[in-house]
Amino acid sequence: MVKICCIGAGYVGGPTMAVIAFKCPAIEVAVVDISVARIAAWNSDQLPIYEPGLEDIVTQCRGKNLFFSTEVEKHVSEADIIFVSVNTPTKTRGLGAGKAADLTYWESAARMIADVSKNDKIVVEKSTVPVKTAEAIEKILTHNSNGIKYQILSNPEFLAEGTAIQDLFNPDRVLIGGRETPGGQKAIQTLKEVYAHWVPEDRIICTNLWSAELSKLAANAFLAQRISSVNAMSALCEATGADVTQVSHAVGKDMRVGSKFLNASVGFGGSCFQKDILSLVYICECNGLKEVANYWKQVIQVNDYQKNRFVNRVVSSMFNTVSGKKIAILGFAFKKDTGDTRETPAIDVCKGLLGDNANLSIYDPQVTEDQIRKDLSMRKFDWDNPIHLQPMSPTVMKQLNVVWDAYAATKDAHGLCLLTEWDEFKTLDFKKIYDNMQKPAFVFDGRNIIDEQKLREIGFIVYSIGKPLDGWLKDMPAVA
Ligand SMILES: NC(=O)c1ccc[n+]([C@@H]2O[C@H](COP(=O)([O-])OP(=O)(O)OC[C@H]3O[C@@H](n4cnc5c(N)ncnc54)[C@H](O)[C@@H]3O)[C@@H](O)[C@H]2O)c1
Ligand SMILES: O=c1ccn([C@@H]2O[C@H](COP(=O)(O)OP(=O)(O)O[C@H]3O[C@H](CO)[C@@H](O)[C@H](O)[C@H]3O)[C@@H](O)[C@H]2O)c(=O)[nH]1
Repeated sequence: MVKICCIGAGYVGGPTMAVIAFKCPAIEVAVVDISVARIAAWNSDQLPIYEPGLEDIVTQCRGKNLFFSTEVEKHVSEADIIFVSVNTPTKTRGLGAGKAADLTYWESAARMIADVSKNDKIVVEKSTVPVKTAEAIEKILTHNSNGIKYQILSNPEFLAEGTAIQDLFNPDRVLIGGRETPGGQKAIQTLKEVYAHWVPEDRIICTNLWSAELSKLAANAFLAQRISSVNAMSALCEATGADVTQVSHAVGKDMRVGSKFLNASVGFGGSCFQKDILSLVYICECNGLKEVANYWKQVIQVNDYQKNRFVNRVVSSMFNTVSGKKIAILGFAFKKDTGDTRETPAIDVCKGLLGDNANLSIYDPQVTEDQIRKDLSMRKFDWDNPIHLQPMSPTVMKQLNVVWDAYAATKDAHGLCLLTEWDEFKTLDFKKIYDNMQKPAFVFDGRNIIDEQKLREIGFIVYSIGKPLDGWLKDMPAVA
């Protein structure tokens, strides 16, 4: 029986390995992690991450050919194929701080593999890493090898959260990069056979190592660039009376552009886009490609601009101050169908409003109060370290109230910000909400999910990203 071990039981390691176990009953899969709490959760009825369809697969395979364990060394030493899916955060100090990927966790995993291995191994980079990382990993492994042979493969993951299981079941492509040597090609073939259990052969792309590593960073940069492009247009729409939804529909109808990923928003979030573009920028700079680095940097700058612009709209519409006013925040996760809050735009918006002394009442169907408090007190980039290294959540933050219902959040509020596109927000009883709010009552839709005309008829003053401005907002100081 082929044995697979995955180091890192996070958003990638957990779902990816669950799907491999589900699709390949003859393969034994062990997912290991240094976080005792995370492994305990994977072994319980309350999985550590919320992902539609995941629980079903895990319960079908767990204890049969899928195991979650903290016995990292044991499972690594027994495995034929080792996936490494640990955090690769942005460096917070030293050379490249604020941009470069921090490979501390990757390096410690590689050293541990070298220490405990007793037979030849295929080591697969599942984490997103800078191009050329495989070379460094190879050096660590071979310098400590005791005669054991390692083949390093790059097999980046393209799943998106909220649709992870769907994406893993039916991927646009699986990418495998390896050395162009007989040993490298054989390793590629071995991994290809795993995926071939359910992925059609023409969707499995095999490349050299560096192309695979770079393709992951490039794919995220291209996707994020589309969002920043449409968000940049949203500001111009507000200034001119154009409607960003109509513009992106018209642009996306061109088959060469395509309609996906053109939804204007309060800004993109998530653990990957910003981190991976910063890493790409750093790699370009290290290679002396200043113009290329500056091009990609703009994608992040426009995203920051979009989040700031949203906060400014809220404050300026409400008579230039939100001090002491209750503002309801509906949605805190970085997108719907996930409880993940890493780099969510809600953090920037909430911090901006708290900075102007607002009282926030927050509701998200999947995010806990503890997580929200932690997020609003954490330093930039601290979130992307293993959980046990993250700061505890502070018990007091007086301006903050986390509730378990949209109606409670909006009761007596002066304004309401929609920050995640949860389906349940589309069917709220806005008449009831309006009746229970202070007047004038404001809605700021950061996801363009509400029918602004209907809300205006109820009596709300409405701001929707990139849509023609309400008469009220037009008279307020220009902020865009
Ligand atoms: N989240 C996504 O949607 C996504 C998608 C594609 C790629 N990626 C990439 O995959 C990697 C992992 O991302 P994630 O979201 O799963 O992160 P995560 O924080 O959810 O999971 C990483 C896990 O690795 C564990 N870990 C760290 N060092 C370890 C060690 N030495 N031994 C054992 N366990 C260790 C941590 O405790 C943590 O549980 C990152 O490089 C990320 O960029 C993420
Ligand atoms: O038209 C759009 C599409 C997305 N978003 C926002 O962009 C962010 C990222 O969304 P999405 O890409 O769907 O989720 P992620 O889970 O971050 O997935 C991205 O990042 C992963 C990690 O690298 C990759 O594997 C995926 O392919 C890539 O889509 C979220 O805040 C979305 O709300 C928009 O604002 N407008």
